[in-house]
Amino acid sequence: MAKYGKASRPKLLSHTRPASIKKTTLPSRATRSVIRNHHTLTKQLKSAITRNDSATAASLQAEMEAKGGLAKYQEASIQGQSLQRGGDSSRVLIRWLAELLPPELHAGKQERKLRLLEVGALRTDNHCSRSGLLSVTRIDLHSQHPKIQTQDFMARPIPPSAMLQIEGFDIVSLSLVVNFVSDAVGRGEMLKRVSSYLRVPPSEYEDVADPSLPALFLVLPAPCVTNSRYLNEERIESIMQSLGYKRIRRKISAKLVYYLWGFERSLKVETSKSFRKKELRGGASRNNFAIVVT
Ligand SMILES: C[S@@+](CC[C@H](N)C(=O)[O-])C[C@H]1O[C@@H](n2cnc3c(N)ncnc32)[C@H](O)[C@@H]1O
Repeated sequence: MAKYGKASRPKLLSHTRPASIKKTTLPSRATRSVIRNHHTLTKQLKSAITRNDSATAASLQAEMEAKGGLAKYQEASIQGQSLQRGGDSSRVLIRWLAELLPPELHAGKQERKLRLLEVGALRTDNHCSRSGLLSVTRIDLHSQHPKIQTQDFMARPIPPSAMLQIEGFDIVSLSLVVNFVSDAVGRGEMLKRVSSYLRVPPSEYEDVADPSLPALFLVLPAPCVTNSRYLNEERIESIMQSLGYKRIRRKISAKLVYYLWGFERSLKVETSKSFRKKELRGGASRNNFAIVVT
């Protein structure tokens, strides 16, 4: 049974980064405000586009640009990853891999490194990049580094299944990316897409095969699960199960919830079950974060 930690009091979605900080370029309250503002404007923009309200869409776009757009948002997110603010989330992934993998793999004696696709990569010096265990492919909607490819994960070519033994990733990381997607259906689509890139066993090192791989490393702001009207632990577990995943690890901090979901093709429900937006908890203090799978 997973430990649910001490985050018993509902937290606002905006309060999602470790707070302790001494001296950085922007105070953590300011970085949170940039992140929160960007999410709100993205959501409003999406809604204006959906209802064909081009005047509002143009004005929202102008407002976003004036506020520094995605680049400013990413800068704030990078600062949120600083050591003083708790470090980057891939530290948790590396710790889990050290616990889970057979010694042959994490002692660096493996034939090849494990392949990680980091979606929403902001840095090339984070924990997963520094680990000798992983070979990291990094993508982001807006790259700020030559080693990060500018690419929309939702438009990344899907390798033919015959190639997944060679080209498949052992791990896909979606750290604070699913909550970046402004609509619930889009979030479901993103989760559905992940398994198209995951390695198909048997692998090159099947002699030291690990049952926890291939896997999805998923990080969300904790309130998305602890204080949402439409999502709770049971719901996310059901969604992930229907997509073929079982939970290997879970950790919750005051701000973030981390998961490692192991993927088993045989568990995937072929005609994937749908999960609509359904109120699971009432109360005025809830947020509206939802994941819809159609
Ligand atoms: C809050 S940042 C998260 C950064 C980092 N992974 C972390 O854990 O702090 C979200 C990033 O996800 C990227 N992103 C969102 N949707 C994406 C997509 N469909 N494809 C690639 N990157 C995406 C955004 O461009 C943004 O830089």
